[in-house]
Amino acid sequence: MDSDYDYENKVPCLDFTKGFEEGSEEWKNLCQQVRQVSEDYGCFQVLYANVVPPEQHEDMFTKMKELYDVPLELKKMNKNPRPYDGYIGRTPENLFYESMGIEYAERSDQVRNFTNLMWPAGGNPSFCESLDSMTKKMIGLEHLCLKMIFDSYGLKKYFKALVGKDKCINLVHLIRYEPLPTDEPKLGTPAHTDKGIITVLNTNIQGLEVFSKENKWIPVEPRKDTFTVFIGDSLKVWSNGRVHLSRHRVVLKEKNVKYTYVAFLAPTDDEVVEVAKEFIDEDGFHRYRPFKFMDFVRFSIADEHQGDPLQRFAGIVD
Ligand SMILES: O=C(O)CCC(=O)C(=O)O
Ligand SMILES: [Fe+2]
Repeated sequence: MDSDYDYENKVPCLDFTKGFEEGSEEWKNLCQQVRQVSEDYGCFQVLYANVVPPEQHEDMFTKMKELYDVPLELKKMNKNPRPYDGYIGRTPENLFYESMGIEYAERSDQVRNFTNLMWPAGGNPSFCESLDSMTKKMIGLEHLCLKMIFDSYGLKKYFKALVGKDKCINLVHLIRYEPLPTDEPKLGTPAHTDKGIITVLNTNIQGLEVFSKENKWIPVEPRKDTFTVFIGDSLKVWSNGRVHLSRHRVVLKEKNVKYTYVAFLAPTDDEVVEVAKEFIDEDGFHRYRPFKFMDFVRFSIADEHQGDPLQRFAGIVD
């Protein structure tokens, strides 16, 4: 990344394609860069074509089309009591958005169960294989970014403490946006921040925008050699506000179908999200009170449009 990066108009892009060993000079350098963009920006792109080549992204978008071609009755079988994580169909409030979700997505049997539900006559082995491979690579990238952030603060021990078994859940959403009927742009996903720890996604056409510190909406360029990474609210709490949260939204501008696949790493429902003691200064100042993750998610569902649900839910005023 250039040091004179044009922060005002572009989301920063980091290069992960050069081989680097954990602990090497290149690793340490990259850890500092990941920390810098996390603190300054809360959103960045990662060149990752050595792990996920453009053809694999291409294949995933093709597979998503196949998925959304299944009959509506089958899509509705993708049920989940967690808000957002089952099938969401188009509604009068949002005529353009549809999503399906898979939880515990790191498990191949979960991906297979989802595939068998959508294609009850024999499943769809090729879809299953594509989704399973992509999911594992996205989770791998989430873990890599987190390790780098923790390492940059000299707090590697938090990787296991935060991301350990039973503390976190991997969720995958497969989103489809309806093509625009006219030239008039439409909101596909309203402005929000991701509530979990970290998010990794890719999308096939333009529309994703992030809100900059200069109060401008900046487009995220859709690319088949990168992933886009967002820092989540839970990581902001952990760092006592050190990392930045990037509000983002989708504004549809094209008469083409937009597909997005997203991996979210989030605390489990009852996990307590709290500030790490290493980020608390001598005055003992916590910017946020501890809370159960799902209580915050439920609060923010009603409150998101106000702008900063985290501050209103858990913020402590000095
Ligand atoms: O569809 C996109 O490009 C972004 C989706 C998103 O931000 C989300 O699902 O949290
Ligand atoms: Fe998001």
